[in-house]
Formats: sequence, structure tokens, C-alpha cells
Amino acid sequence: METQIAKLIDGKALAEKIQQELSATITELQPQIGRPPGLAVLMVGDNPASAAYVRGKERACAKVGIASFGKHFPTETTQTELEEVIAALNQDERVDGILVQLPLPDHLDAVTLLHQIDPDKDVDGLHPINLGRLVRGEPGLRSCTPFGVMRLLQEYEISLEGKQAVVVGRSILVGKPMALMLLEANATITIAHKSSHSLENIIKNADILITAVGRPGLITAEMVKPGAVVVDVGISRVTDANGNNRLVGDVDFDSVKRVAEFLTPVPGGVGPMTVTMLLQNTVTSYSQRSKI
Ligand SMILES: Nc1nc(=O)c2c([nH]1)NC[C@@H]1CN(c3ccc(C(=O)N[C@@H](CCC(=O)O)C(=O)O)cc3)C=[N+]21
Repeated sequence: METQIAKLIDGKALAEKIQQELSATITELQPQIGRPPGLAVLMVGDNPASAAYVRGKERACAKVGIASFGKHFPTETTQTELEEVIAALNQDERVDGILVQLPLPDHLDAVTLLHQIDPDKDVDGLHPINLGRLVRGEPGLRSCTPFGVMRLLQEYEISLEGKQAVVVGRSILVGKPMALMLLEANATITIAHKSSHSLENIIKNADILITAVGRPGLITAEMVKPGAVVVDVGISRVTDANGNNRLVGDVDFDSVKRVAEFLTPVPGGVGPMTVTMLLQNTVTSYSQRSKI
């Protein structure tokens, strides 16, 4: 077979474009609503990766004109303290979105906290009400990462109708909502995971392959159907031969780019879209809460 070089799906560029649109929307709505949109990102402890993500989110908020009400709590913060903070943010009219940065330290119960967020402010789309709406195919706030993947596929006019889509990974943050969104777009879906038997045979059938495992090199060229669309949601930090730290996905990029038709890079693919859909959800909540 002829060597084929995949078209790169540029998440950074699309994120930039959507952020400009959001900025314009905010400029238009703000005089009518009388305040900017507000987002509260809650982070507990000192996980350096989480701290970097939170900084990225706050920087993006500032860029488009969303006010940040974020708080950084020490590791010892109790469940009750956080529940009180969420209750106060639920009541705070200036706050349109609340996000609890995951993972939380072990002594905290993330599920209980997520359940306490007002579903109308649940910009992460992780509250059971919003997940239930997704299952039912009703409008609602959608989880940022899979929502961003759908937006990328739409931008590149990748049709999903009747296609075989395989999602590797079944997390509540990515895999499960991803599969439901693909189903909603009339793809035929398979959800696989780390313990799936003959994973390579399952993957080989995929017209659309979405991988969200966090294992570098999991997907190699031999596993991928020629002409497939490959979306890499995995993000791992590795040290290369020169001792440099870098980010890699689940996909062996250099080999898969020779068989796939479309491929997302890491970094610069899905990651920037995750942050952008968080901003999008916050602006959606802002206009809905203000009934404009
Ligand atoms: N409640 C909650 N919601 C989340 O959405 C959530 C979370 N917790 N915990 C952690 C994961 C991870 N996540 C990313 C966001 C942005 C990039 C991103 O912007 N990545 C850039 C690179 C950034 C860099 O250079 O470090 C890229 O891929 O190009 C990646 C990953 C959101 N998460």
C-alpha cells in the first residue's frame, strides 16, 4: 500500500477560533446582562498537573472575558468545608459555572461533591442530571472533552452516520459520554477498555477510533484500519531519551500517521478543545441563566 500521511486535526486552531467567537458573544451579552460570565474552578491539594490545568483554564477565561471565582484549597480541606463552598457558589448569582478539578485527595468523596453542584451550573457535565439528559438525547450541559471531540469532527466534516466508532476507555469523564455522543450522531458504537479481549481486532474495525486510556504507544499502525479517523484523548507525561519531559497520547503518532486519514496530535489536538468547551458551557449557562 502507498504510504499515506494523515491530515492533522488542529485542535489549537479551532480552539482559538471558538474562543474569539465566545469573546464576541460575551461583549454582546454583557451590557444586557449587566455582568460578565463567571466560572469557579475548585482545586484541592498540590497535584502539579492539576495546578497547570487550572492555570490554563483561568488564563483562557481571562482571555475571553469570563470572571474567575476559583479557589485553591489545602490538601487537608474537609468534605464539609467543600460542601459549604459549593452551596455558596450555587447561590452566587455571579457564578454561571462550577468545576471541581479531579482527581481529589483520597479522603474526599468526589461523587458526593459533584452531586451537590447545581445542574444548571455543572459546566463539566458530570452531574447525574446532565449525564441522564445525554443518555436520553435531551439538551443539557455536555462533558467538555467528548463535546470538544464532536466539535472537531464536525469542523473537519467527518461524517458519523452509520460509521463504526470504537471508544477505548470507559471513564465517566470521557469514554462513556463520548460513546453516547457518537451514538446520538448515528454512529454504531463499541466501548472497549483495558481488559477487553482481542482489543486489536475490535480496533481494526473502527472507522472512527477514539482512545482515552493514558497509556503511551497503546495504538500502533497495525491495529488501525487504513483510512480511519483517529482521535487521541490520552495524555501522559514522559521523559524522552534526552531527559526532556514531553506530552504524548495513546497513539504511536509516527506509525499511525501513515495509515489514518485524520489524526489528532498531542499536544495541540483534543486538549485545547477541552478547555474551550468549558468556556462554551460557561457562556451557554450564562445566557440561559439570564434567560436571553
Ligand atoms: N473536573 C475535571 N474536568 C476536566 O476537564 C479535567 C479534570 N477534572 N481533570 C484533569 C483532566 C485533564 N484535562 C485537560 C485539560 C486541558 C488539556 C490541555 O490543554 N492540553 C494541552 C497541553 C497542555 C500542556 O502543555 O500541559 C494540549 O493537549 O495541547 C489537557 C487535559 C481536563 N481534565
